[in-house]
Amino acid sequence: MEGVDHLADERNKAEFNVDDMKIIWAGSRHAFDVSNRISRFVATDPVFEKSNRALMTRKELFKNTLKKSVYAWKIIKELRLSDEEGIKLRIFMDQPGFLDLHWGMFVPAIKGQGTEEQQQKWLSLANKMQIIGCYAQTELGHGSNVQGLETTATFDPKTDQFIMHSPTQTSSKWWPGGLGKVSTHAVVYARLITNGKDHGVHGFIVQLRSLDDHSPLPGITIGDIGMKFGNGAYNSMDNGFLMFNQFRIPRDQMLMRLSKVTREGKYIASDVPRQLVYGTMVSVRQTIVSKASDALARAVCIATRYSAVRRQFGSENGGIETQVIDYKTQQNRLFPLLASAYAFRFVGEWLKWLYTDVTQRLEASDFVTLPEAHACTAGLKSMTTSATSDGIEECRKLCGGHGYLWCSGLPELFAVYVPACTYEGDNVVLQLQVARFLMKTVSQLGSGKAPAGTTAYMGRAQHLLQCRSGVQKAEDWLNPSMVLEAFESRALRMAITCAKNLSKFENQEQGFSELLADLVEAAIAHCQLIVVSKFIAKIEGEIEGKGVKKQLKNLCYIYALHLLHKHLGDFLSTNSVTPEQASLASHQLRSLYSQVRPNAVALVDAFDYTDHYLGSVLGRYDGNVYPKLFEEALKDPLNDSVVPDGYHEYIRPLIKQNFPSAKL
Ligand SMILES: CCCCCCCC/C=C\CCCC(=O)SCCNC(=O)CCNC(=O)[C@H](O)C(C)(C)COP(=O)(O)OP(=O)(O)OC[C@H]1O[C@@H](n2cnc3c(N)ncnc32)[C@H](O)[C@@H]1OP(=O)(O)O
Ligand SMILES: Cc1cc2nc3c(=O)[nH]c(=O)nc-3n(C[C@H](O)[C@H](O)[C@H](O)COP(=O)(O)OP(=O)(O)OC[C@H]3O[C@@H](n4cnc5c(N)ncnc54)[C@H](O)[C@@H]3O)c2cc1C
Repeated sequence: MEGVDHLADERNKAEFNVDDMKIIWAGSRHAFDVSNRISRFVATDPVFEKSNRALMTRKELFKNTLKKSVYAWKIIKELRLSDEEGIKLRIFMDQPGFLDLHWGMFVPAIKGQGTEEQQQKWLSLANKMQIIGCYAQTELGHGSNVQGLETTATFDPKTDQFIMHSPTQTSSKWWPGGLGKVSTHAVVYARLITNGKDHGVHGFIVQLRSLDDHSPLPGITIGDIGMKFGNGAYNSMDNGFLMFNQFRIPRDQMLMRLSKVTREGKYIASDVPRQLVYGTMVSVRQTIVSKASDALARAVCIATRYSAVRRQFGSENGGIETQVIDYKTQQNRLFPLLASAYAFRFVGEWLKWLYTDVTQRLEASDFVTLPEAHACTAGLKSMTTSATSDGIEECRKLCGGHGYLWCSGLPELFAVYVPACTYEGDNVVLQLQVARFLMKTVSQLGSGKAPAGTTAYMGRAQHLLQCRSGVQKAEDWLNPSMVLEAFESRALRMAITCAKNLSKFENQEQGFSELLADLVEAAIAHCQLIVVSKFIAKIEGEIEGKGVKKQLKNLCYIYALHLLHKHLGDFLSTNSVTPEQASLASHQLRSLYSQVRPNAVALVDAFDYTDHYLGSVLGRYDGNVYPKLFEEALKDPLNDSVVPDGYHEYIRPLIKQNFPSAKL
């Protein structure tokens, strides 16, 4: 029934103030106001309609993305939206496109690696979108191994230019978003060569296309790499390839904040760490963590509302059937994902703080926290995107058969989201960076250098290696220090076991290669500890709103205890908990699920997503699922006619067995 809230009973059960939780989720009242206003603006503007995109051809989808992107930019300019509002507009537009890479990577790369002069020149053009840029690092042959890139930028002192060249097929740039059809410029990563010497990978601003007719400049071959996973989905983006044939750019287009090439061709490295050339990736990895909470929250919102609407079995004497959300199995799969969405939100907030802090320190030439910032952004990007991709797929299954329908919103969400496990660093490769950082930290224990930040717990190694968990009853698992100690001792013991096993090898690199799988496990344990500890810090801080803190506490312990359950092998093999304590944790989890159950729908309402953004018949705010599923089905082009195209050609001859005679 139109206009009826089918989830009203669920909403009435809530034991907390949803409006207060909305502020906590958004981060502040101001952030909530911006999100709320912009999401509703996008939802009501017909240009941002997106329900039809799965049926578009690639060309139509691409053109539709151009239309939306340019319209979004027009709105940003005409309404003089702030940066924050502009970012929200792009998020709620919900269609990957060139704007993401222009604002998300091209502009930050110039800001981070360009001199002030270069910033003045290029950012004034980029900020007005008089040039459109992308981030061209990955090549056909190398993505993870950035030091293995093959594109060269050779300095020619005669002309004061760099010659950009792709010496092999594998050196073709391959994947950059926005490159294929739109970008006029790129920050290109290439090996810098001066006087015959290779100085490794550096960034260069390169014009790719004419600003008059958009044709590729002579010496440049460029195009789109082709269809990707799923219908619609990430195919709105023109990921591209690019080859240079002795293409020349002026010397001042090398990004020279970190190192320089003089007019004479002398290479001058500054005294800052060379890894700052990877700075744009660190900044984007940080934003990807917050985006993980957003994507997971969308899937969980759909699965939770639908689980409350959907009924199966359990009817007695023809009475009403059981809501599937009341099955403990459904709760055991769904509520940890709900808790994870909140957990990633809070760790994302903390990571933003860490990133801002390291950026300020770098500006003051303090590089001490750079390794920790790299390890945290890499590890948390990896952990949260893997969990989110798996979580979206789990939400699809939680919605049964209807979850597989395009109009559930879940297939497209998965298809758009899953490459996050690969882009901005393959998730395994990134965890190995964390593992290196942990092994270094362990090797320095006892050297007088106390571990700090997220590895501070390693400074209590003596205690954490010997302690036995004090949990004696199920309620002890609601004690933050007992939960933290279990996670700390597990993470530390796994790291120390890896370090001990490494020390058995004469050659450390060979040992590292042999132990890769264990090292990744240790890195994940460390990252999970970070997320748990930041969630605990959140619930121990000041939280306003009726009943809000209680709900967050429940979610925090669900998050921690479900991880304990999932990785029980780690906890038991490191003696961080006993089998009896593990079973008390399962008992406590069941009790927490019962407490979350009446609040579940309200907890997803707190995400404040519009039906437009969710894009899901199953996740509709009003829960009016069945009539809308019919409406969607009837919109399918196959239903335009009752008798389908092809009937006379194929079906009728088959039924009548009236084929033209076959020839062999
Ligand atoms: C709302 C706006 C949002 C915008 C978001 C837009 C999203 C758009 C969607 C998609 C865009 C996708 C874009 C891309 O994918 S761009 C390409 C990304 N590519 C990668 O991520 C490559 C991954 N590889 C690497 O990062 C590195 O090569 C490496 C795996 C880290 C290894 O590097 P390298 O071989 O040089 O390093 P070593 O292992 O030898 O380590 C040397 C030391 O350096 C330290 N290190 C490495 N990286 C960093 C860093 N980034 N910062 C600081 N330090 C770093 C490393 O730990 C070693 O330290 P040590 O002390 O041990 O010597
Ligand atoms: C949708 C999308 C958008 C992208 N956008 C951009 C962009 O805008 N700009 C850009 O420059 N790039 C972009 N990329 C490229 C992306 O950054 C790379 O694909 C990514 O960094 C992974 O590198 P790769 O493809 O070389 O994977 P590979 O490194 O070839 O990985 C293949 C397998 O090998 C494993 N592996 C690799 N190295 C190791 C190791 N040392 N130890 C153990 N296992 C290892 C990996 O775990 C993985 O299982 C994009 C990619 C995608 C999918």
